[in-house]
Amino acid sequence: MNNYPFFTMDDFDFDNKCVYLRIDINSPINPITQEIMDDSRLNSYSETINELSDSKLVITAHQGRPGDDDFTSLKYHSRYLSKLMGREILFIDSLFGSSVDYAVSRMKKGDIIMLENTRFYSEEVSINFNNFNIIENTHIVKNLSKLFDYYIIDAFGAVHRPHTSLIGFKKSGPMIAGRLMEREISMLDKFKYSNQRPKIAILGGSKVSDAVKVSRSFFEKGIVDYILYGGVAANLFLIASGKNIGKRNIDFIKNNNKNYLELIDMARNLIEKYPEKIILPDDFILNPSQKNITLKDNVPDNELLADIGFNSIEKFKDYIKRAKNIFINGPMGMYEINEYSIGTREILDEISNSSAMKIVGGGHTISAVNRFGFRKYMDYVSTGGGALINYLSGDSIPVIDALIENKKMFGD
Ligand SMILES: Nc1ncnc2c1ncn2[C@@H]1O[C@H](COP(=O)(O)OP(=O)(O)OP(=O)(O)O)[C@@H](O)[C@H]1O
Ligand SMILES: O=C(O)[C@H](O)COP(=O)(O)O
Repeated sequence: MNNYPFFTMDDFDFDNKCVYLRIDINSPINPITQEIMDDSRLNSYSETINELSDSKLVITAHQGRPGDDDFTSLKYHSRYLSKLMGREILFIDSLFGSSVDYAVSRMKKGDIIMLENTRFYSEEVSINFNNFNIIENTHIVKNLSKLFDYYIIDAFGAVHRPHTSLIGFKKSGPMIAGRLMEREISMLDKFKYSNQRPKIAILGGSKVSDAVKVSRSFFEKGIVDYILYGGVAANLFLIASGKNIGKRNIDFIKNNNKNYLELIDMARNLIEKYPEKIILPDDFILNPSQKNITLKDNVPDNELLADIGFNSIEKFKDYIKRAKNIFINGPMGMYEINEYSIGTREILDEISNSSAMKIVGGGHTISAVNRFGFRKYMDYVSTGGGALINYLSGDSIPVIDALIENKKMFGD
C-alpha cells in the first residue's frame, strides 16, 4: 500500500486489463497551422504509459474550450504522442458509442487507443457537478464504464475541474492516480509546506477567474507573502482599483468571463484587505502602437496592454531578488509576439538567477520558459496552470477528492 490517501499504480496489476487513462495534453496550438506549439505535457506521460505497456490502454483527454481557436480534435495529439512514445496509437474520432465499443472489443495486450476530445461533448462540462447522480447517468459514463477494469486519472493539469471524464467513474471501479499525479503532488508539497520566506506568486496570462479566486486563499492561509500580477490578471486588479485601462482591455475580460462583475468585486475586496501584498504593474507596452505608457496617461480605446513596461519589470525584479520561494503561472504579456515578450523574458531571467526554490507551471508559461531557454534553471516545471495554483492554494480539489472517496469505497 502507498502513503497517499488514494490509490496509485503500485496498488494494482494491469497485465491484460482494460485500462481507462485520462491525461491532460491540452497544449498551445498555432491558430493558423493547428500545430502543437509545445509538447511538454505530451512528454510528461512516458512513465505512466510505459508502465501500462502490458495492458489494453484507452486514453482520453481534452483540448481547448468551445469557441476558441485551440478547440481542436485530438487526432494530431495521438500522432504526436505515438511518435514520442514509439508506440502505435489508434485514434477513434468519437468518445463513446459503437465505434469505440468495437475497437475496444478487438484490443490485444499492448494496444493503445486514443478517443476524441472529451469537450466535444456537452456532458463533459455543462452539467450540474454538485449532483453525482447526473454525472453517473451521462452517456459518457454509462457507455465507457462498461468497458474498463481500472480508471487511471493522470490529468494533473485538470485536477481543479470537476468534469465528467475526470470524476465520473468514481463509483464504477478503482480510480487510481497516475505517475504524473504522484510526481506533481510530491514536488509541489515542497513549496506548499516550506517555511522559507518571503514566498511569492507571480500570476499572469489570460485566465483571470482562477487567478482571482485562488488569490484570496493564498493570502488568507498565508501561503504566499506577495502576489505580483501581470497579463490580463493585472488588468482585472487595475480595473478593480479604479484605473481606466481602456475599452479594449476591459472588453477582453468581459467577453471571456460571464462573471465579470463578481470577479471585479472579489479583486476589489482583496485590494482593500491586502493592499501591500498585491503588486501591480504601472507601465505597459501597447499593442498595436508599441508605445510605452504609464497609467497616468489615458489608454487609447483601440490598444491592448500587451506587456508590462520597464518600470514594472524593475519593481517586480526587486521582489524576486528577495524571495526564498517563487512560483510563476501565466506570462506577463503576449509573449508569443516578439515585441511583447520582453516582460515575460526579463521576469523569467530574474527568477532563473535567484537561489530561491523556483516552480513554473501553465501550458503557455512552460512554452515561454522553453522558448527563451530558462527551463534548466527551474527547480520544477509543473504541467499544471490553473491546477497548480489551485493545488498550492490549499483549496479542495475535485479530482483529488474523488480519488480519496474512491479509495474509501474500493479499498479493502
Ligand atoms: N495583456 C494581455 N492581453 C491579452 N492577452 C494576453 C495578455 N497577457 C497575456 N496574454 C495571453 O495569455 C495567454 C496565456 O495565458 P494562460 O492563462 O493560458 O497561460 P498559462 O496558464 O501559462 O497556460 P494554460 O492556462 O494554457 O495552462 C497567451 O496567449 C498570451 O498572449
Ligand atoms: O490547461 C489547463 O489549465 C487545463 O488543461 C485545464 O484547462 P481549462 O482551463 O480550459 O479547463
